[in-house]
Amino acid sequence: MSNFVTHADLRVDPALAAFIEGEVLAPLGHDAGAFWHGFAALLAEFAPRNRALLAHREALQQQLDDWHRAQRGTSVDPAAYRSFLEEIGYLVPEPGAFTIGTQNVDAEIAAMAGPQLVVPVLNARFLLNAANARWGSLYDAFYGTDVLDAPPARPGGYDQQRGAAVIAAGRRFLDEALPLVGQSWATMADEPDGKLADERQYVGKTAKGLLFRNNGLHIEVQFDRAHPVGKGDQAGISDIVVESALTTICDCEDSVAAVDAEDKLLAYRNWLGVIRGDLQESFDKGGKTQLRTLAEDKRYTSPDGSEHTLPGRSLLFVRNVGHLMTNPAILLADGSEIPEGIMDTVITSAIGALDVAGKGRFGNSRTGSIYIVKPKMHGPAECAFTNDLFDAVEDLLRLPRHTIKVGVMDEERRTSANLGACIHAVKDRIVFINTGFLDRTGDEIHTSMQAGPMQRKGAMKDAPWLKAYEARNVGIGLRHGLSGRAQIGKGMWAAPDLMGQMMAEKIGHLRAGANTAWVPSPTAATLHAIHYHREDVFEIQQGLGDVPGLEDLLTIPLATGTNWSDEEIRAELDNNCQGLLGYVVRWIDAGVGCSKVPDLNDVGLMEDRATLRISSQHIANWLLHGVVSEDQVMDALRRMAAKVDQQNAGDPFYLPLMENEDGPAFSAAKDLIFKGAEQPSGYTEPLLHKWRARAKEAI
Ligand SMILES: CC(=O)SCCNC(=O)CCNC(=O)[C@H](O)C(C)(C)COP(=O)(O)OP(=O)(O)OC[C@H]1O[C@@H](n2cnc3c(N)ncnc32)[C@H](O)[C@@H]1OP(=O)(O)O
Ligand SMILES: O=CC(=O)O
Ligand SMILES: [Mg+2]
Repeated sequence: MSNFVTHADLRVDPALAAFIEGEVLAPLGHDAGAFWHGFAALLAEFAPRNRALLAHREALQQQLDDWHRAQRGTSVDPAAYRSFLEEIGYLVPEPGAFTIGTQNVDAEIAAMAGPQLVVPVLNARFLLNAANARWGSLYDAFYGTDVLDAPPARPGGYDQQRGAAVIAAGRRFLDEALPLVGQSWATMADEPDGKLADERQYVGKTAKGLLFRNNGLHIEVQFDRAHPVGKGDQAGISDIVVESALTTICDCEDSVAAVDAEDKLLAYRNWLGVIRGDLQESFDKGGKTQLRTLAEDKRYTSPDGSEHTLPGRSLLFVRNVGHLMTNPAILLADGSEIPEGIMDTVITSAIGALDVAGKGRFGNSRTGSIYIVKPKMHGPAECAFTNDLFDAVEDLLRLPRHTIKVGVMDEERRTSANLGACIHAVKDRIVFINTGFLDRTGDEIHTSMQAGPMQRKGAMKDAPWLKAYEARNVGIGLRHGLSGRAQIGKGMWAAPDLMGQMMAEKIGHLRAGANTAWVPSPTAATLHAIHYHREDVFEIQQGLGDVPGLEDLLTIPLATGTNWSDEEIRAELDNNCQGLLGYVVRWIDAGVGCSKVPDLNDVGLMEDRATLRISSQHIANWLLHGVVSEDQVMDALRRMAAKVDQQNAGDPFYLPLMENEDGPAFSAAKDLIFKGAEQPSGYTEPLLHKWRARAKEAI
């Protein structure tokens, strides 16, 4: 404790304090003393409120647990269940008719439809790549993934055969998005000469080719007969570059491992780097050192000869953590840790204020807004707390009211069930609702943990609650006027290598009325952008029908029987343990918060804290209800540990799980399962943080 510095009555990690004062407050021209006093006063008001909200969560969960225990052996009566939820205040009355009033929202959010990329903020190399993912090469995305119905690229240099398939697919895309009159892009021998079916699609000339727009998204067709691809192309097309990640979420939450001041400082420093515009990272790739910086804007000359630019970078959000965790980077007067969500809001907003003040090299928001994603809120009172907190932070930073916008993750059951009231609580600053179905599935299991054994994980995809949740989110968003003002977003494609499948399925998000949906990588953003050329989401939104009621949403996904075969139970358990261990070992030992973990069929799946919440809660639920025994779980963990060790054999820094059963990683995995039923809302953070802190101490 002696190495903290004291400001007002807060004890602050010295490196964090120096960062805030020197790199954030000084360029803003803010007085450090006033800031710390204001911050301390804000905490005096909001930390107790935060704690009370968490206590309320626990009280409701206790009532739910008791109710379900009392009902055991009978099937849940929907009417009685709903009355009970109303009685305990889990369900609150929906507000009357209202429309959100958010102002000063950038077009990428309010008026455009396109992919949303998420990136772990701690990884500067990825973060820069993500910010630059506004534009992506369609040729690269086609060449390197499984989207084409053609043999994969042969290793060892450019594969002409694969290249031909890529070029053909590129032409098909152009014919679809930018049809020509009486001609195909495939038969064109040179640049098109004004024969677009809709000539308004032509935007102008860039340094490398021609710029078009379809459904609000740009497409640059590059021509270069000296380029290795262009020289073999009959029209000299060297690439098709598409506008891809309109927005990117720089994630301080599900995809990072940040447990102390050192980690948080890196997160804030990286966020500052992209806001200030000077973040850079050099790394070795393919034996060559590369320096990555933020991309410049794209210049073009319009047909009337005037010069213009388009943003070269994605519009950035920052995802703060939720209300649950505390962090030792700053201690309150009583020695307790600061609520991490409050710390994130204050510091990421202060950094965002540099953008509002025009201090960044490029600028993020052109409308003077700071975009914060707030995850894991349970119900309207927690949203109202966020709204009040954002007001207080605006006052602290002397920002105009509602400068700080909020994206609400609809990823907890109490938020889905009271979504209209949640939106109402933040109605003048809301810029998105998004179905974070992964956390939402974890919360579905935890909320009804005591009700009985849950169906298998795979079956959840077709569960009535999930379908109602997705449809209600869009319907309620539209009802309150989000279309044209804010995003209605859908969840993550968690299979980064299955791009062919993504192309077949993720168009469903647009057809359901979402004007954005999450992708795990820039390549996925480029491919998913194609969907927005195929469908006009704003038109789809006009034609959507009624909003489903609460009945299906509140249907608990209990197994209809537990007479699964031994093989089925083993497969379920193995699958959960494999994903859990593969993720946890990297979180705890290496501090990596988002990993591609091979499943039992060696398909790499994106695992993060939300997917971990599902697998740990699912095993905990089956344990609680005797579907599996502790011995079976331990057996599965040991067998899967051997597999995970094998999968990581090529990593020289990897500590094998099998030789370290008492080590922090294996211990965390066991705790997540065996203590899973008692974790707050089934969250994984408390145990992950505890064991990561131990692992860091041991380094
Ligand atoms: C439930 C939720 O909350 S979902 C939201 C949280 N999830 C995320 O944020 C997912 C983010 N995605 C990722 O972290 C990664 O894509 C992973 C972990 C899934 C896979 O990572 P890897 O195995 O390293 O990917 P892979 O080897 O296929 O590709 C790496 C390349 O893609 C780039 N890349 C991959 N994902 C991203 C990303 N999200 N943003 C920017 N670049 C990315 C990397 O920069 C790298 O390129 P480079 O060598 O030129 O720097
Ligand atoms: O944060 C996203 C989710 O699915 O959880
Ligand atoms: Mg989540």
